[in-house]
Amino acid sequence: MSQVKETLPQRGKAGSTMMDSEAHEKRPPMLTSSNQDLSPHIAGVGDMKHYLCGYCAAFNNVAITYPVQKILFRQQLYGIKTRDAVLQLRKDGFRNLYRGILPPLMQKTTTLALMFGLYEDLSRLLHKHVSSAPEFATRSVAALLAGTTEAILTPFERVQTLLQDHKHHDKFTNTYQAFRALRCHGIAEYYRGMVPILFRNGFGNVLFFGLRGPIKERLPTATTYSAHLVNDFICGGVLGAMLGFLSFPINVVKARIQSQIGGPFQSLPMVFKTIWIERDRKLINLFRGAHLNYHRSLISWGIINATYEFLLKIV
Ligand SMILES: NC(=O)c1ccc[n+]([C@@H]2O[C@H](COP(=O)([O-])OP(=O)(O)OC[C@H]3O[C@@H](n4cnc5c(N)ncnc54)[C@H](O)[C@@H]3O)[C@@H](O)[C@H]2O)c1
Repeated sequence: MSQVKETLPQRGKAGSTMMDSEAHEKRPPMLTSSNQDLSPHIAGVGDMKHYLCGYCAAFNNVAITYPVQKILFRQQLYGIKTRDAVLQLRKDGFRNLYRGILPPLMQKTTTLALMFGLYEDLSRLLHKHVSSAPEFATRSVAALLAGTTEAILTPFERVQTLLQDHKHHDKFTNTYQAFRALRCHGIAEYYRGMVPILFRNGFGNVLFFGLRGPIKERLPTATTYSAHLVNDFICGGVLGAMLGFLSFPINVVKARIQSQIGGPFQSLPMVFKTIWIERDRKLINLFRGAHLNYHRSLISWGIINATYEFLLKIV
């Protein structure tokens, strides 16, 4: 069977800009008032394809990696070993394995659509209206604002935490009941744990979009779709693993804050101090599950980045 060689039009090295998605090169340049062609990646605010590609990339990721995420959640919350977390889930039974997947499917698809789409739109708007500022600065602010906007969907992550915690298995059996159970505590209860999420999202976005381009430039030049897919998986996976590890303590605190229903709202430093003392002031106890999170984030963000970049090329 003849091997049809799928080759992309020859492209230069990926651009040195922070967001070096090859799809930008396809965009027509936009003339500004000074009639200077702006680089192709800042044309057309409101291009919905970045939102759509981010949405599909997230759906693909959650559907594949949810069971792994649940194991590491139990480790974060109870400070137990992977083996014990797996035994806990086996005891819960297979029908409970995907319990709690609806909130992350609804949340991650929306947050990643916002993350990629808003990053694109805000970068263009900021570059257009603050043209004197260096592109690095406008893109970092765009990444930060996109991450902050994602935090609007904290209630979904909050409810997912409650559904994943076997301590609440007897209180509600599905997402709808979990949302209803919080209603009597007021709207603020749905946003319990928002502060660590704001820090995590902003920090993660700035580094992810800031380092994607430089990392991809150091990989072998891709000339086929499959080579681009591999490079994009490696690029996203390396960043996902690194950022997942760095933000792990924030998620440990977030899980503890969000596993509580009602009662006083404790500050991030106060909850961290409580956990630190409980875990004998040992980093190894604080990072219980970090190795699994490292691998899950590597796979998750490899899938997300490769799916996103691939879809951008065909949409
Ligand atoms: N971690 C990174 O590599 C990275 C990269 C770019 C941006 N960010 C920013 O951080 C935010 C969180 O990123 P993240 O989701 O990788 O962080 P994360 O791995 O810390 O997960 C955050 C929460 O999302 C849910 N979740 C994540 N993956 C899941 C899965 N496969 N199945 C079910 N639930 C899942 C869980 O509730 C988890 O506690 C992003 O929305 C973005 O704003 C992070």
